[in-house]
Amino acid sequence: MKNISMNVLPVFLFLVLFIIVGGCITKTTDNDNSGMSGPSGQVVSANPGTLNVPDVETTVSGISGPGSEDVNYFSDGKDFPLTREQILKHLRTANEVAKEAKAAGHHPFGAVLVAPDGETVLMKQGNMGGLSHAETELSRRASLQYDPDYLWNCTLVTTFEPCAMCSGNIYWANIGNMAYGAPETTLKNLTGASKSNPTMNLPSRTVFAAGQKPIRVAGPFPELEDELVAPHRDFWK
Ligand SMILES: Nc1ccnc(=O)[nH]1
Repeated sequence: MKNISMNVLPVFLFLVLFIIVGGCITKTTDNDNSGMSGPSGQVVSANPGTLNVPDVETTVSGISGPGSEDVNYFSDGKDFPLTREQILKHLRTANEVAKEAKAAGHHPFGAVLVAPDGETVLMKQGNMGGLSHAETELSRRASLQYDPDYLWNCTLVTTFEPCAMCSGNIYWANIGNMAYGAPETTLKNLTGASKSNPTMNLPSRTVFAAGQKPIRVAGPFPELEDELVAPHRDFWK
């Protein structure tokens, strides 16, 4: 009898240990899971540092997104209110505004607001400072002067792709169409990490796609890139 209990005891102790350790591991895993859940039990991002923006191609209805290889992307096809020729003409006007801004001691950026007829230039605006980008100033002025429903049928035409701040202002001003000449990536190559203009890399289409209305975008227009880049060549040194 004594021999049997001596043989069974280690097995019994091992089983008890096994159950206790197993219970602890299960509990730790439960805690991890509850840490991943929001208050209502929704699973929250496991990596809060990741920017979670929707895929442009699948979220902007009726407008297919550009591939990085498709540098001559023109979103309109049928819907954009301006023809390619009209956009090129207004881009050249915007570039004249950019040169005037430069002559006045500001950054060489320019933008114009085009009426729904595709021809009439309602406003012109050059850059006025580090936070006073041409497109932000134009959007703010336009929203003070025009009805949002009217602005939805207008087009903001700008020399360089608007940054995230400017895209946000265009969105909140309810300007429904935007055309740009050169991409933000080209600007980033020109400015580098310039203190007065540390260019971002966040496509305006991506900013718009995170919103709730389908702002139409046309650009870039590589045939104008040299003209648009010219005022910048000697500027960001
Ligand atoms: N697209 C722009 C970039 C920086 N500044 C501006 O005024 N515009």
